[in-house]
Amino acid sequence: MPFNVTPGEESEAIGQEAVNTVLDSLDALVYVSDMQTHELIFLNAYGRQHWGVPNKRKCWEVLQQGQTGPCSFCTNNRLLNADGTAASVHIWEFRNTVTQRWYQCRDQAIRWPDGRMVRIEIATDISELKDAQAELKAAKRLAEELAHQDELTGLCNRRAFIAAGQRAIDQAQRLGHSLALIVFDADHFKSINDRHGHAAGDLVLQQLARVASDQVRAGDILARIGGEEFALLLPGADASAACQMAERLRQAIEQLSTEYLGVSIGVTCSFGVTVSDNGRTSLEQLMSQADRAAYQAKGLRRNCVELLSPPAC
Ligand SMILES: Nc1nc2c(ncn2[C@@H]2O[C@H](COP(=O)(O)OP(=O)(O)OP(=O)(O)O)[C@@H](O)[C@H]2O)c(=O)[nH]1
Repeated sequence: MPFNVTPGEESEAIGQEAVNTVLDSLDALVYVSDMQTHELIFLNAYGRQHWGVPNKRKCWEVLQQGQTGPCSFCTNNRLLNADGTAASVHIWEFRNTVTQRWYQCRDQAIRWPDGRMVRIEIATDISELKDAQAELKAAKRLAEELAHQDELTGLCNRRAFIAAGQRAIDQAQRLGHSLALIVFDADHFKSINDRHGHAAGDLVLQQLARVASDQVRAGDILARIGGEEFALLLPGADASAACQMAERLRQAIEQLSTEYLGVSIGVTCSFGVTVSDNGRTSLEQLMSQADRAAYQAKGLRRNCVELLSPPAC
């Protein structure tokens, strides 16, 4: 023991060293800054390793990038009560502008040994957790999309069509608007598969979906509701507008030629159209009536449009 150090002072020095050892061995940022001047008065080894030595600089100069003054997100005002006493701990998440990593920060106002109020922050790197959360969110979004999307064509699937159709019917009913449904079914599709193979059939269905998508307006609901069966719901359309749309689709599909292994494959569709003048017909009734109309079109000559009014309700 040096002559000029009393036993009390020696144990205090050892205590300080022990505290520093603990703080420097933490796998977390610990810093203390003056709440008035923002001077960074303590930074543990983790902090020095990632942000450098404070050298009497302010917290915003050391710990953030591009700051010319205190940070807009500084938490100091949350840490003190109106009477200047320490409020409760504030926990928040932040992506640091220097390391670009995410931290969970635990901020608290404490009284420093010299009497001034300081902020102590303990921040742990939660970047992996954030990445995992983002991946989970993306996977959930994809799963939700896939649950509503037809895998082959990217159109809405039957489930999504029914949900969207029900919403459209509710709205038409509320507003007393008309609403039309077109159901169309590829003609002699089995023979396309038989002649050219299932993969060629898949390609034809994809092209057919693309051509139909090109024709529809925003707000219309196009879906693949079965193997080679599609549906198009037209909110606000009357019988004449729906038949015109069906005819336009029929012609566009008739002109479609799918190239597969050097062979051009043509396809046509039979169209069934039905309309609810006031939105009071149920989706089920509309679908069954449009199916019936499409069936009639098949029975006639295929590659044509048939209109059937729904039963009066
Ligand atoms: N390639 C392919 N074929 C499919 C798919 N879904 C259904 N099909 C085929 O579509 C064909 C439908 O046959 P049918 O119901 O007899 O109807 P069609 O041959 O189109 O005859 P019509 O409807 O009477 O004009 C079947 O051969 C199914 O295997 C699919 O996702 N891909």
